Amino acid sequence: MTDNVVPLFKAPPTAIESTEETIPAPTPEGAAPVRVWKRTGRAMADAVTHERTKAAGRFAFRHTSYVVGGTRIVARRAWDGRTGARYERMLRAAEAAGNYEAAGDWEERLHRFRADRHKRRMDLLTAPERIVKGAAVGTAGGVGLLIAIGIALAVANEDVTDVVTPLMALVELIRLLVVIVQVVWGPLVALGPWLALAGLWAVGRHRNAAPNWALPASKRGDDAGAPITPSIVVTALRDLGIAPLRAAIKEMGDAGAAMLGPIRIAGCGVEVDVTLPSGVSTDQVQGRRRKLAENLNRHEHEVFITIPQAARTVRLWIADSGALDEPIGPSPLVTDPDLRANYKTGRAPWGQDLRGDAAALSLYQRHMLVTGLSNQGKTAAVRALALWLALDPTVEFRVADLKGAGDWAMFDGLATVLIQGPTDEHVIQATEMVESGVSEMERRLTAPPGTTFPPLIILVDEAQVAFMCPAVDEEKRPYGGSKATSRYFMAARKIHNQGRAVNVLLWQGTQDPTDQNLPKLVREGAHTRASLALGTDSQARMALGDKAVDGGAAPHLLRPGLDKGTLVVASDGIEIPAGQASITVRTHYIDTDQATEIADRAKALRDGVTTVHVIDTGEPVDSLADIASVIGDAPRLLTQDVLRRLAALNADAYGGWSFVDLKRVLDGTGAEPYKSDGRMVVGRDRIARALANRGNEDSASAAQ
Ligand SMILES: Nc1ncnc2c1ncn2[C@@H]1O[C@H](COP(=O)(O)OP(=O)(O)OP(=O)(O)O)[C@@H](O)[C@H]1O
Repeated sequence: MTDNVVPLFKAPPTAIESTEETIPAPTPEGAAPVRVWKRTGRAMADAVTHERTKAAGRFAFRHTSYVVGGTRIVARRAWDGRTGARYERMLRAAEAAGNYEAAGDWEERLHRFRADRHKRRMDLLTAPERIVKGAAVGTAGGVGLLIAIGIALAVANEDVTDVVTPLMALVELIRLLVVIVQVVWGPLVALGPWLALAGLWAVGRHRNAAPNWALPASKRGDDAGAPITPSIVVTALRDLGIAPLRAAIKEMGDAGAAMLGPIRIAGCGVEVDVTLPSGVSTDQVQGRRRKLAENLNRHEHEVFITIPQAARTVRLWIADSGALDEPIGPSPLVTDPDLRANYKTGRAPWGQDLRGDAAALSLYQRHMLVTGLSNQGKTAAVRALALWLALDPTVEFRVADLKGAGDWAMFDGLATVLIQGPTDEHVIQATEMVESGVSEMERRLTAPPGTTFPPLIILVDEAQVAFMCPAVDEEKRPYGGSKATSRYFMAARKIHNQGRAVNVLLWQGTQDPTDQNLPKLVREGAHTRASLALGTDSQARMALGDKAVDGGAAPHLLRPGLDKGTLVVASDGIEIPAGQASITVRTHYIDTDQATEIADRAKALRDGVTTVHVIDTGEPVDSLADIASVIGDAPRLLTQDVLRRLAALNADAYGGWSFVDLKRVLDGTGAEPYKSDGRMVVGRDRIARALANRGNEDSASAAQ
């Protein structure tokens, strides 16, 4: 092409340009090219981590493990069979468990085994000589016998060659056997190891002798509902993190299950007693409840650890997975309209224990305290008991509900007093209601011996409101608090101290206990103490007492919101398994509508009760006239007798009176108490004079 020709197309690429072309073009996204080794690595990683590869790997590992595990098991069995290892293991286990009686037993067996083995070995020394002798005698005898048979045959057949016929038949048989062995030997030698391997594999497979992760899903031990077996319990205990327990269980080896009693079915779970090795205390195991539960593939609330009577023993109750979340059936109070109660001999059908057995509580002569966090079913639990007892028409109720949301409204027309509301005014009324119980109690205490008293239940729900009430009366005595002058506290204590014997009983429901809203002396005064879910261990101790909590009671481990209506109960009114200090009860839930129906049935059993809604304390009383009337004809009366008779005359007005009140009323009247024979008395004539003087003053003031 000449220079004056203008090319219409772009010149073809030069050699330099063509070399640039060999460099791979950038990817459309502009990402750097991936190296071959990297791509291969990724592909390999993908292949290795692929689910199918993993499954194949697990399969191969599992079956190899079966063979290895099977070999170990067979070797161990053989070793155990030939040596005293088994006896030694059991001996160590018994020693580690502190069971010295069993240890002695195993030692004796071991000794016997060794003596027998020694004898067998001694016998073995003389065995070759005996075998040779035996073989010689046997051979000679056998040949002789065959020749004898041959002679008989020869005589019978009249053929002398028949003498050796049986001998020759034997020789022929031996030759045949040799031929058979020669034929079979080759394949046998080739197949033998494989058959042995298959045998070992079968043993390993049967015992699942492979790591958990390599086992098929159906045989893995990690499914939550797995049944509880001795080996699961022993492994769970071993892995609790208690060093001496771990060491002892390791020492015991396979014989670890010797620590366990039989695993019994108990309601919706199983129960097993564990005798701990020496050096391990029961509270160490109790302190690790969550870990134990997790080791057993359960939730914490599904495992209960209590201390039975036997020394160094813990009792584990392990729920079937999820069983505790199933509701229990309705209350017999709801299902049986003909149910009746008997205060003295009956038991309130409250619910079920964890074993699924009916839990019934005797209310006879027992003060009660039911505690729990808010909204866990406290009112429902106390109300269920009250409703049952209301079916005994001899029982009188005086009820103060210091929440006042209508939970106790159905007791209108059933209780003789019903106070409902949370204000200080309601607390004042509730306090006076409890004090009226004290007066009634004191009246009963002075009654002639042998008098029977109908049960009087003084029931205060949300009693913490009373203890926290800041109101004070006109004498500056506080209604709340826990001082010696606190009116609610002192009245509650008085009933706790003396009410039981005369059937004046105090039932209290309280929320979220603290030392302030539930004073120690009031907590300790109740015979039946029950607690729903609580926040802390120290609250559990307040609710149920140290003894119950030390014995395994753990309301603080119930799940707020989930275990509504489940109570831990410490009482001699309920059947508690021997050695335990408390029992867990899942109560039947009776809702407000059902409660109203039951209350109506209870009302129908009574003649009609007029319920006082407010205790009227404003009614004017003529103290001087009342004192004159209680003195009667006696020239003088001891002040304490005056007080007692006044309380009997009008419990509401004078029930809480002390000597100070009496003195206050008589001061300035000229009839003040005075000493006679060293004791304070009130004189009849002086009182009469004071009354007359008062009459004169009144008429004088009227005349003016
Ligand atoms: N036995 C039970 N089984 C199942 N659920 C229950 C049971 N008892 C109570 N509940 C549920 O708990 C709720 C609260 O019950 P309740 O009013 O008795 O609690 P509480 O502890 O008295 O509450 P608060 O202290 O706040 O007054 C009920 O509405 C009910 O749903």
